[in-house]
Amino acid sequence: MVEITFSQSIGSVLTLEKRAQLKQIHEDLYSKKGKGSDFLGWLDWPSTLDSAFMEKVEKTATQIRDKADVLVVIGIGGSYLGAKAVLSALDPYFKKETGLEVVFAGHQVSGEYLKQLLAHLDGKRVMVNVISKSGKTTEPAIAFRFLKDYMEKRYGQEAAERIIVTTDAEKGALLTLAEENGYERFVVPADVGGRYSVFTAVGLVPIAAAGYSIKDLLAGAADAEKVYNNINFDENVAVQYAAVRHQLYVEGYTTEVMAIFEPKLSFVQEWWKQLFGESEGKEGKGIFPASVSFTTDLHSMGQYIQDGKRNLFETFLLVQEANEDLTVFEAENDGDELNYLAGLSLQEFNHVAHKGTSSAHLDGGVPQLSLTIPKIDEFQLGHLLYFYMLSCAYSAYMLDINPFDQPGVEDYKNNVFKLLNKPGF
Ligand SMILES: O=P(O)(O)OC[C@H]1O[C@](O)(CO)[C@@H](O)[C@@H]1O
Repeated sequence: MVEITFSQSIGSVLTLEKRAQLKQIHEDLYSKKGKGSDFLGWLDWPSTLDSAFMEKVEKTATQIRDKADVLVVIGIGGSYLGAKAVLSALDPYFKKETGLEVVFAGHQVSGEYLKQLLAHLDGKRVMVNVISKSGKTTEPAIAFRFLKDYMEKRYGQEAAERIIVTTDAEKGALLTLAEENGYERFVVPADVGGRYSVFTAVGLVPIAAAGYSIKDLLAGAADAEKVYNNINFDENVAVQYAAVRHQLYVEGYTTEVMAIFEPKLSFVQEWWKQLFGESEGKEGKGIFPASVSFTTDLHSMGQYIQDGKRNLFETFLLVQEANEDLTVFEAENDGDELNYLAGLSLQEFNHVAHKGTSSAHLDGGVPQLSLTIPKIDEFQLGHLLYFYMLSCAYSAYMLDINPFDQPGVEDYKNNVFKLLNKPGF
């Protein structure tokens, strides 16, 4: 469950007019009549998943763990960030001694990274999951060219049994490669866009392979699906989040800074930035999604947030209970002058830091929201990610924007293709 607070009152945002608009959006969304509604496959996905699909994912995950020390997950954008966000949130900070290592490739084009990654694979048993809905995105395609070559040289014919492809059911160069080579395949549903695909095989295969409970993740998402399909907006936190940020946008607050106090959530921030940035940033409209990690960034970006241009609002993503914690102990010699903190846990310190930061930034003219989740586990993450996806759809519809396309990203691609003399450009 996500709890929300707003520096003003939520009631003041949910005016009669706003409620009428939100009701219309609710109807359009659930009857699939709004803009881009052929991309609403994610909306009831968690509650309608069939058990055969789950069994296939679990079986593949077990095979990966049996056959590999390292899984290389190739993808970019929505074909990368969902799994990365969940794994970063659940993984321990420091490398596990045993168990599958999941590494990512194709999310940038660094020769140095790829070369070092290939070197890192030597001596370890490797499997590859290449993910691309379109099957033709350049960055993952380049990475896969190198990884495919590496796997074939190293494993010969067996390479085909160590490569798993997640792509569209009907089209794309990756599908052709998969068919030609007999790779195991998972489908990215045609009606689910990349940034809404974390609960499909795109996210589930790497997350399950890493040993996390995709059942719990999906149970969290299904819980959110049920809880937020609610026309009573006084109870519906996902709609409230969309309504508040829209209100702030109308008032001129055009940048949302998502602030965390738990660094494990930094890739949830990256996932959220793609979700909201690609969904809303169109037709000269949209809130710019930015992120900071506190208290680290209080010693850098904190200055700007406190005192810079007043077009930003801040959304804290807070975790009530830490999975592990330490308590400051009393030192015999109070040389560091910290004995006044004795008995305080570091999580409690962060809660206090949040309060202090929040009131300082409020004084500095930064409106504030906070979203609190009880703890970080598969269930809560599933719930949170679905919460954001639904909220994002409401938010984009409030701007009268199609949340599910991304026409703007083609421009840079076309320019690069022209510069590289790609045939047809
Ligand atoms: O899964 P694909 O087709 O490789 O796309 C990856 C990402 O690239 C984008 O299309 C942007 O270029 C995103 O919307 C998408 O998540």
